[in-house]
Amino acid sequence: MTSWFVSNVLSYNCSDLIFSAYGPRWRYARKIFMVNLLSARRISSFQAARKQEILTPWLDWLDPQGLKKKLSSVSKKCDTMWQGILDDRKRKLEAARGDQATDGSKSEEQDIVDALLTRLVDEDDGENLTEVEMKAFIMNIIFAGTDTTSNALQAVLGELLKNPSIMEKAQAEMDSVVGRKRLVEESDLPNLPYLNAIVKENFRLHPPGPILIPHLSTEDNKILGYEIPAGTTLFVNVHAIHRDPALYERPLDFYPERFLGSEKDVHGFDFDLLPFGAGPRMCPGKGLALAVVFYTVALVIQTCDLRLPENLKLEDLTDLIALRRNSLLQALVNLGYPKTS
Ligand code: HEM
Repeated sequence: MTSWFVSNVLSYNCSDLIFSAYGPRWRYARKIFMVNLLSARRISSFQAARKQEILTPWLDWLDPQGLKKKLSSVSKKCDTMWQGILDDRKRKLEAARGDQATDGSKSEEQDIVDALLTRLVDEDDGENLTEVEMKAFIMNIIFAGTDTTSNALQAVLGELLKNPSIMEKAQAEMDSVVGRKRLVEESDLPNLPYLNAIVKENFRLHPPGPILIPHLSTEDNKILGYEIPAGTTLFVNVHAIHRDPALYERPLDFYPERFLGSEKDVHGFDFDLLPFGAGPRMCPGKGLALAVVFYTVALVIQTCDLRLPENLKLEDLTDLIALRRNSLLQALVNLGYPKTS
């Protein structure tokens, strides 16, 4: 990926995964993300928690708005926070190891930070992870994983508010598959095709990473007659692909039905639906993100009736993606669904 001032500050000089250049160290970091931190088994082990919580280089030296200064100061505050998390977990991990040694008790299920620390301490595959890299990874997970997921949720809730008939259809599906006597479980999700179609349609119309993350070409290439020299920064305009009328009928409509009975999915094999990118730099948090988005939307559909407050009109809900301090989505929520008796 491309290295700029902002990326250097936010990634401990590219010691992370997002901004590190393709090469052996990136491969090592990627393996840790995929195998140790975000494997299907580990994502599944967070189920209980989910349920409970529901710039131009030659102008680089200029800083007319004082943004670099602010960024450096924020970065120092973040570093103190990440260091605090690591130190706290190290202490807890050592205490748990002590207990295990004395009474043979097994430690509890690990979260991602525990997994990072265990990896540093337990595994010996000839490579190790420095504390700076661990902090960079924690920062990646928080920065890459929170805004994206919350934007996806904000957008889908907005669409459900704007389209009451879609909400009703989704609630009818929920009623017939899960019923009203228990809460929906993650294991129900494969049996809810309309919910799946809603989530896919939301990722199509509102991809949280509309131009992915900037890529750097590693060799000379020619695409559609254009020469792309090695070292070019490339953006993939997924937002435009997803709204291309040559690929999707009525591309600006929120129309989940288009995905019913379709094999098309968000896993990086269908190049007209790429909310998580594709190829070796594809989002390693896809599994976790999908689990959180699906389950949250499922719970909302099952337990809430949504409507707009009096002071908001449907037209106010056009811009759902941009995160602006004063444009938070407001909705009136009528809890009490499902009726459990
Ligand atoms: C709805 C939620 C999410 C969306 C839409 C999303 C989307 C993306 C996209 C589009 C990319 C760039 C892919 C490319 O340029 O080819 C990416 C990269 C990345 N994402 Fe996500 N992401 C989400 C959630 C998460 C979560 C939950 C995590 C971590 C827990 C995460 C961690 C990362 C990391 C570390 C990278 C950089 C990978 C690399 O450069 O090798 N993302 N994500």
